Amino acid sequence: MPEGALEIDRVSKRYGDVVALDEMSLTVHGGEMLGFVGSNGAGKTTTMRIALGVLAADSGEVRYDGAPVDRTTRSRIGYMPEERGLYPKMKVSEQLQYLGELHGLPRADAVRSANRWTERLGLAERREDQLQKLSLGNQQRVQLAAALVHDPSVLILDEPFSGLDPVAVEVMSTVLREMRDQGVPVVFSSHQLELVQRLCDRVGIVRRGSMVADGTVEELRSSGPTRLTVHAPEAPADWAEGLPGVTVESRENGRTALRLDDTADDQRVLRAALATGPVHEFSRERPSLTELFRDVVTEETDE
Ligand SMILES: Nc1ncnc2c1ncn2[C@@H]1O[C@H](COP(=O)(O)OP(=O)(O)OP(=O)(O)O)[C@@H](O)[C@H]1O
Repeated sequence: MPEGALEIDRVSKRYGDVVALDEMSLTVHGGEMLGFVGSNGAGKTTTMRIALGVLAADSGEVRYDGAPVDRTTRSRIGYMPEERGLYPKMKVSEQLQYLGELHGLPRADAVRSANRWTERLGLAERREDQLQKLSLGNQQRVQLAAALVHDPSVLILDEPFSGLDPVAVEVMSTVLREMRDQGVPVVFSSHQLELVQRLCDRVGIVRRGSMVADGTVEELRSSGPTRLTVHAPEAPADWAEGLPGVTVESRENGRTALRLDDTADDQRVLRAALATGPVHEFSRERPSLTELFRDVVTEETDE
C-alpha cells in the first residue's frame, strides 16, 4: 500500500520574462486529497507538469516518499492532463492497454486493468469505440482510466471535473476517494470551489506562482477576519459605530453584519448590543471557501 508523500519544495519556473512559479511549495500525504485552487494563470498546471517531470523546474525539488522523483517514481504517477492528450482514432480498450504496457504492466495485466477500469467507470459498452466517437464527458472518463490503468502510487489531476455532468462528477469523486482511502496522495486542480470544499482533506490556494493559504477547509475557514451577525431589533442604526476594530458591513431588519479585525473584542460588541435592548442573535459566521478565495483574488487585483 503506498504511503509516501508527494512534496513540492520551493519550485520556481520562468517562461522568459513571465514568472510562472515563485518558490511554490506543497505537500500531499499518502491517504490525503488536496484541492489545488487559484485564478487562471496562477501556476497550477505548471506545478503539476513539473511534479510529473514533463517540465523542468529552474530551481527547487520534487520528492516522493522523501527521495527526489526520478524515472522510476515518475512511472508510479497517474496524471490526467488538462489538454486530455489521448489518441482520437484509437479504440478505448486498445488505448488503455497500450498506456498500461507503456507504464510497465505485462500485456495480460494491462488488458485486465483496462477492462476493470472501463467497467468501473461505466465505459464497458464503449470499449471498442474510437475515442473521438465518445461524448466529451465519456472521453474524460477514459482520461481518468488512463491515469489509473497502471495502478499508480500518486494521482495528479488537472481540472478533472471540468465539463462533467452531475452523475460523472459523482463517479469521478467516488473513484478519487477510493484511491485516497487506499493510501494514495491525490491532488487535483479545480475552479469548482464547492466541490473542493466537499471532497478535499486539505486545500491549497495559489496566487501568482506561490502558495498563499494551505490547510484543512476548517482551518482556512477559521482564519481571516471574524464576521458576526447581531440581531438587536431595538438598536439604533449607529449602535456599532466607533467600536474599536469593528466595521459595519450591512444592516437589515434589525440584523447587523460586522467584520472584526484582530484588535476588536467580541465581548465588548455583545455588551454594546445588550445596552440597546434585547439581543435575539449573536453569531459568528465563517466564510465559505468561495469567500476566502474571493478575498485572495481581491487582494491580487488591489495590488
Ligand atoms: N508554455 C508557456 N510559455 C509561456 N508562458 C507560459 C507557458 N505556460 C504557462 N505560461 C504562463 O505561466 C503562468 C502560469 O500558467 P499555468 O498554466 O500554470 O496556470 P494555471 O493556474 O494552470 O491556470 P488555469 O487555471 O487557467 O489553467 C501564466 O502566466 C501563463 O501564461
